[in-house]
Formats: sequence, structure tokens, C-alpha cells
Amino acid sequence: MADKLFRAVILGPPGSGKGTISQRIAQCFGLQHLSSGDFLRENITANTEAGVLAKRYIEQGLLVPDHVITRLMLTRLEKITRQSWLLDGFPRTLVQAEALNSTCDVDVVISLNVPFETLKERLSTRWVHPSSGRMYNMEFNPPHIHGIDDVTGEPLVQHEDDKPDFVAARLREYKGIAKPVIDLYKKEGVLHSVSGTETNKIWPYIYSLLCTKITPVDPEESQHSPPLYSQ
Ligand SMILES: Nc1nc2c(ncn2[C@@H]2O[C@H](COP(=O)(O)OP(=O)(O)O)[C@@H](O)[C@H]2O)c(=O)[nH]1
Ligand SMILES: Nc1ncnc2c1ncn2[C@@H]1O[C@H](COP(=O)(O)OP(=O)(O)O)[C@@H](O)[C@H]1O
Repeated sequence: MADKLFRAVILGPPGSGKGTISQRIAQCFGLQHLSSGDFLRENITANTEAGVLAKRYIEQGLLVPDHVITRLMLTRLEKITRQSWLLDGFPRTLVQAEALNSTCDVDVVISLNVPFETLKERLSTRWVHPSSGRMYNMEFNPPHIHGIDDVTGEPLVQHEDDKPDFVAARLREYKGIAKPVIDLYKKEGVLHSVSGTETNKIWPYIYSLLCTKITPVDPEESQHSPPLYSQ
């Protein structure tokens, strides 16, 4: 079980906890966590051709075109063929999921279902450190000093599209686009849906599920005190 490369995807609407849960999975199971949002932000900061293009879409609250994000992500995956990984934020559309399928088999897909009201609340209290992508929530995982990134001491900002006016539209858009992706993975028999309003309650289920597929890096530690617990 431990020797086979393991490939996982986490799906869920914005604010459902993909990034938070991915960090826990990466830490507990030693998977490489690849976040499309972080990757796009790195490209934007580095002013790459893809980054310049992506910025125009992200600033308008739009999805980056399939061919741009697919090329970025698949190129990245080609460089880590000997590592187990977890994708967060990709694939987001059926076109992206089919492109991923054409390059590899995915072992497990975790789909997070979190009620709309909870998502709205979380996104409107989400703050981010722009250059690293580190996320904070003023109740769930607040920074040590209000408005300041714990690691760099730099100011935190709120994403334009996390502001209440944008949130409802983003969540509606997610539903329509994600359904065919979820259906595809369901048909392939790799989909595991998890519902709940709190990450710390969802986490033990995800941990147990993954333990049936891959050996944890440090089972004792992971089971009794999940990392990044902050409530
Ligand atoms: N109140 C609360 N906030 C949470 C919980 N889980 C995650 N968050 C916060 O909700 C926001 C969205 O989580 P994130 O992992 O960024 O979601 P993503 O958009 O799906 O990657 C962040 O500010 C998290 O810190 C939770 O169980 N309760
Ligand atoms: N797979 C993707 N396809 C298209 N656009 C993407 C993809 N991943 C990220 N993006 C773009 O980057 C933005 C930030 O992504 P992300 O950090 O995953 O935020 P969120 O989870 O809040 O949507 C998205 O709003 C979208 O514009």
C-alpha cells in the first residue's frame, strides 16, 4: 500500500475548506499539496506569461480559461511523476477533469459539501497574506496579531471576490460547473462526498478514509492531535 504512488483531488465550493483540509492531508500523509489558486498567484507575482493572463480574469472574478490552467497544472505534474500528490482547486471544469484523466488515473476524489450560509459567513471573514496565499479566518484560525501575517509580519488583505456582493454569484457559478466533474468521478467510482459545517468534524472522516488507501506519515500524532487545530 505504501509503495504505490497515490493521487488525490479535493473538490468543493470556494470557502468549503479545501485549502485547510489539504494542508492537514499533506502533513499527515506526506502528499505534495498542489493548489491551483496558489500556483496562479505565484505566476502572477513572477509576472510569467500565464500569470499576466490569469490576473486579468481573477481580477474580474472569472475563472481562468481552461487551456491556461490546464497547461500550467499538467506541466507541474509532469515534473513530479515520482511523488504522491493532492490537487486542490484543479480540476474545476469538465474540460479540466478530462484533460487530467488523459494523463493519469486519480485514486480518490473528496468532494466537500458545506451549506451555503456557512460558506458565505466564512468567505466574508477570510483574510489572506497575498504573496504566500496563507489563509486566516477571524474566528477559526485568527492570526496572532489582528490583520498581520504570522510568518512575515506583513499586512493581510481581503480578496475582492470574498466580499459579500461577489460571494453569492461565485457559489452559484460553482454549482453549475462542478456538477459534471462530480458526476464524472462518481461514474469512475472514486468519489467520496463529505458533508458538514465544521472542518474539525469533517476531518476525522477524511483521515479514516485516506488511511484505508495510504499509510499516514505519523499515525499516532495525526489521529490524536490533528495539525492546524485551532479551535
Ligand atoms: N469558522 C470556520 N472557518 C473555517 C473552517 N474551516 C475552514 N475555515 C476558514 O474558512 C475559510 C475558507 O477555507 P479555505 O480552506 O480557504 O477554503 P477553500 O476556498 O475551499 O480552499 C478560511 O478562512 C479558513 O480559515 C471551520 O470549520 N470553521
Ligand atoms: N482550476 C481553475 N480553473 C479556472 N480558474 C481557476 C482555477 N483554480 C483557480 N482559479 C482562479 O483563481 C482564483 C483563486 O482560486 P482559489 O485560491 O482556488 O480560490 P477559491 O477557492 O476561493 O475559489 C479563482 O477564483 C479563479 O479565478
